[in-house]
Parts: sequence; structure tokens; C-alpha cells
Amino acid sequence: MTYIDEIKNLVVQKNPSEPEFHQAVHEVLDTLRPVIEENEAHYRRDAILERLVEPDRLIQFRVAWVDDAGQVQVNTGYRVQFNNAIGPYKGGLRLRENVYSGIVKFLGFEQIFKNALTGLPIGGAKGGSDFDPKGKSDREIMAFCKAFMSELYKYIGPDIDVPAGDIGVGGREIGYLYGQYKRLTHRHEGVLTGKSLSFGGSLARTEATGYGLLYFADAMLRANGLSFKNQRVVISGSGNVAIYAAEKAGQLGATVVALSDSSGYIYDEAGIDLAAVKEIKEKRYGRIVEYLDIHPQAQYSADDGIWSVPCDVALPCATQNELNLEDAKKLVANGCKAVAEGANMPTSREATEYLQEQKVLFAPGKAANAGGVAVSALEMSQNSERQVWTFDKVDDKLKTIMEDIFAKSDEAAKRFGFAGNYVVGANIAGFERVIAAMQSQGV
Ligand SMILES: NC(=O)C1=CN([C@@H]2O[C@H](COP(=O)(O)OP(=O)(O)OC[C@H]3O[C@@H](n4cnc5c(N)ncnc54)[C@H](O)[C@@H]3O)[C@@H](O)[C@H]2O)C=CC1
Ligand SMILES: O=C(O)CCC(=O)C(=O)O
Repeated sequence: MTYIDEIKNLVVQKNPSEPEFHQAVHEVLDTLRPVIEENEAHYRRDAILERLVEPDRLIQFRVAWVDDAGQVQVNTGYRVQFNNAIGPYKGGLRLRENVYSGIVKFLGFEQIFKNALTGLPIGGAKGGSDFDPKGKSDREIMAFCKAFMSELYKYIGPDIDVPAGDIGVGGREIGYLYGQYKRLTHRHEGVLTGKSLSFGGSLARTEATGYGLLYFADAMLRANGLSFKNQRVVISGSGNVAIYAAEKAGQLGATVVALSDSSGYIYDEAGIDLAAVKEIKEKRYGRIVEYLDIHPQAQYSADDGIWSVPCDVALPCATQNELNLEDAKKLVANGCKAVAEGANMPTSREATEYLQEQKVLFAPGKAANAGGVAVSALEMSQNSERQVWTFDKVDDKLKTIMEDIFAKSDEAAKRFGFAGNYVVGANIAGFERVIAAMQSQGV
């Protein structure tokens, strides 16, 4: 059995019933074959892969809070501090009913490579809870966030572990979490990113993941003789990543015709009115179907069929495994030329392989959505120097970082004979940086 196959089996055996974690590890390890085969003897001696797939620690805790009816509710909180070879642990917090250790571990594992690709000093982590924010009052959200931070604060710090947002965690939640951290520790410091501009947030962090996705996708299109000009774009989700991906797509000359949420999708042939979506999602915390109240000419489908909408470029920006083989076949049949992942692992492995076989350009999430965490690292820099940079300064740096990630992924793919396979390129480029740091620091 090869070293890689041994480790794949080990991960399944040691982490039973965690299919998302297995999926993320298997996909990465399989693409690393050429590097691992070249260095197998000393990687085995140093147990490099065994160390890479075993988190430094997984913290799990009870979160008890009181709902509006006076009933005590109990959720489970998690933080996986996966690997800090490159810098302090860094990665978001997800609030969603399906969060459990397998989701947190898959996200934390992906985050190691993503953060390495940014070139900035940040290690990999992720966390969250099975709390479902849908339909909760503002007071309930605050009560939950305070209870969550009352335990998490013991394990984090600006040079230890710096959480941020992910699904269900935006500026409002980061504010409540930060307030509780400050109350408990008596310290005003850069312990979270994605903060409001009024207390240490960075300009352009809100836009960063979506804008960064478009900077990466644009670099990929241009390298292949294409561009966003006059292209039809379909984007899943309508949260932070999707909204700002749509905004930048419009600025690059494309027309976004569809967006979704977990209940269904809207299709607007004239191009989605983003101001309306922002009003519904960022202010009212409403559902995407409400778009029809403002634009009755648009169509709404209460299903997950968004990938049947014809497009030139597809940007999955909602959640893991939301684009499967059947969806990929529909995209190809409709002439889709490129898929770029704004979400983490949104495309199933079979769908990814099918798209690549069909010569659809494919940008993997851990490279293409790294703009959010990259600007989070820039927020940490601003907090450390007690400075606030302009929007343009942060946005320029973001663009440079994303173009650099594309160049690194492209170069690594070519170096190992996989030109144009950005999945292989991104995994190898991220792996090389993490392994170099781990080896320099000994066991
Ligand atoms: N916020 C960030 O900076 C970053 C987020 N990501 C990833 O991007 C994805 C989206 O995150 P955010 O936009 O931050 O979260 P969000 O909570 O702001 O938005 C998530 C959106 O996806 C929709 N959604 C969830 N499940 C769905 C489904 N099965 N089908 C269709 N829509 C669905 C929700 O209704 C919501 O509109 C996640 O995979 C996250 O891990 C990746 C990098 C950074
Ligand atoms: O900004 C951050 O630290 C985390 C972003 C994140 O969770 C992600 O890249 O998936």
C-alpha cells in the first residue's frame, strides 16, 4: 500500500462517521502524489502526513443560553486548532444546524492550505456550533454569542488563535462575540477579524472574499484567453461571499442572472438588482424569495436547481457539496466555460473531475476564496500597528495576493506536469509552504 493510501485509511479509521473530513483529506492527498512520491522516505521518517491530518487540538464545549420564551437551550460549540506552523491559528466560525466535528475538521484542514497560499503568517483553524440562527431574534443571537465566547475566550488571543466569520456569522455576531471577549479579559485587542469599522475592523473585509474570488477567476480566465466582459454568471448563495462576488462580477462587465439561498433561487434575465438583495439579506435577514416583492418580473424556484440556469461562469458560493455530478453535466451541456468556488468544497469530487475532463476551467475554493482570510490577516496587521488603511490600499493588496495565488497554483501545476489543473497546483503550493515550516520547527 502506498504511503498516501495508508494515511487515507488511517483518517477514516481514526475519524469514523466524518465523511466531509475524509473527502477533504482524500482529495488533497490524491493530488499531492507527485510530491509525496518524490520525498516518500523522509516524509515517512518524519511522519509528515500523520502530523498533517491530526489536528493540534479539537475543543468541544457546551453552550447554554436562554431563548425569548425563557427556555434554556443547549448547543455544542467547537474550535479545531489544526496547524500553526506558519502563524497563529486563523479561520472562521460557522453557525448552522448541521455543524459537527466532521464539518469543523474538514474546514480546518482546508484552511491550513488556503492560509499558506496567501503568503501571510497565519495557521489553520475553524469552529462553530450547531446553533441555527434562522428565525432567531437579535436578543437570542446576542445571548448565544455571549455564551459561546464565555468558553471560547480561554483558548484564543491575537497571537494564539484569531476567529472570524463564516456561514451565519457576520458583522453583527462578531460584534457580540468581541464585546463578551472584552468584558471577560479586560482587553481591547485584535482577537477577532471581520470587526465593525467602529472598533478595529478593516475596510474591504466585508467585500474581500467575493472580490478576491473574482480577482482569482479573472486571472484564470485571462490566462486562458477569456474575460468576464459580457459573460452570464450564476452564483449560488446570497450571503457575504455571493453578494460581493456579484458586485465585482458586475464591475468586470458580467451580468449576474441568478442567486439562491437554502430555500430556492431567483432568476432575473435583466441582471440581478444587487441593492435589493443587500436590503433583503444584510438589513432584513430575509429570504431570497422576497426579491419578487421588489422585482415581480423575476422568477423564483423553490428548489436547488440553480445550476440548470445557462451561464458562461458558475460561482458556487453557498456551502459544501452543493454542486454534484448531475449539476456539472447541466453546466457543461449549457456551455459553461469556468467554475470558481467561493464556498469551501462546494463541488463534489466527481463533479470536479467531470468538469476538468470536459475542459471547463476550474478554480478550487482553497485558492479562489482565500481573499477573505487574506484581508483578515491585513486586519490583524492594522490592529497591531494601531492604524487604519484606506479601502484602496487594502483592495490593491487583496488583488495582488489573489493574482499571486493564481500564479503560484499555475506554476506548481506546470512544474509537476499538470498544466491547467489548478486543484493540483493549489494543493501542492500550499502543502510545500506548510511542510517547509513544520520541518524547520522540528518535532
Ligand atoms: N465569509 C467569508 O469570508 C468566507 C466564506 N467562505 C465560504 O463561503 C460560503 C458562504 O459563506 P458566507 O457567504 O460567509 O455565509 P453567509 O451565511 O453570509 O451566506 C451563506 C448563504 O448560502 C445560502 N445557503 C446555505 N446553504 C445553501 C444551500 N444548500 N443551497 C443554496 N444556498 C444555501 C444561505 O442561505 C446564505 O445565503 C461558505 O462555504 C463559507 O465557508 C469561504 C471563505 C471566506
Ligand atoms: O477571515 C477569516 O479568518 C476566516 C475566513 C474563513 O473562514 C475561510 O476562509 O473559510
